[in-house]
Amino acid sequence: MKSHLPIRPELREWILTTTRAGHSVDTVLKMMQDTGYDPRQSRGIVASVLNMPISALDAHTQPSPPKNQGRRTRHPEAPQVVVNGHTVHVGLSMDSPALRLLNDFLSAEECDALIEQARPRLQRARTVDTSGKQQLDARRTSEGMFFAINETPLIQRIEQRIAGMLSIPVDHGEGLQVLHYLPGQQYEPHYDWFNPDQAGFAAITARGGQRIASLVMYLNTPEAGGGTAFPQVGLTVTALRGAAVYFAYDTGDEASLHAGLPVQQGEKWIATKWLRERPFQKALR
Ligand SMILES: O=C(O)CCC(=O)C(=O)O
Ligand SMILES: [Fe+2]
Repeated sequence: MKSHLPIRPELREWILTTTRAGHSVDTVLKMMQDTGYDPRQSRGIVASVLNMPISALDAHTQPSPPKNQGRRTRHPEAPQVVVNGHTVHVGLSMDSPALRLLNDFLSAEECDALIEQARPRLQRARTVDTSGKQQLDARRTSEGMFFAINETPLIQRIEQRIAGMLSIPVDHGEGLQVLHYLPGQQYEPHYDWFNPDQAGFAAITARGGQRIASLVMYLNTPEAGGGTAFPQVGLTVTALRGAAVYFAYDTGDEASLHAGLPVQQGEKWIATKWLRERPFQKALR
């Protein structure tokens, strides 16, 4: 079906720039649907602007998930993703677990500013217990703090970058957490998703549903140690300032087991963003 509606020049320009920047047709269609375009109409428009038959477009389009299913992140595609003028390089892609190594996710200035904004507010890091309450945990010996969503212009910029890169609204994110590890401190192997068989699962997921993906951003480069290990697949990601590791687990993938390895020398600073399948934040818009 051809679109009979005139296509606004700004929309035409946006479709061309977005696809030239490396985003897939599927992503463009999803973004249009998110801003209110009817799926059939947007397919007609995109096919016309890119001068391709609608049938060719079908090959790029994944079926939309059933309505009651929560949202999933879009895995960044190599070689790079451009979000709000910032280029993120995809340095490694893995299928199981779904994982991407993202170089240049944060600039050196952004890393330093995040550390300075977090430093005065650090407290011993906590984990979530079975009733949904935060608790001290011997498995996690670092110090940490949470930023509120949108708390500062810097936090807002980073949250928008994450949302754009992963094609998920900002309100699906938990507040950005900053963690600080000293020599000997670590985060023992764990899953970021919540176990449905665990008592308290309903309480933990009452708001926002299950976690679906994590982004761990490295704010400095420890002198030795401190990488993020994925023991099921024998992978260790080096903690390098400005880089990030993204991994998705679609409400529970055992291959996503991971650990913050002990820092051997120097210190380690990270910022973590956990994403939920449903909106976790209230009154964001
Ligand atoms: O410290 C790390 O490298 C991993 C951190 C982590 O697993 C988390 O914050 O959930
Ligand atoms: Fe984790």
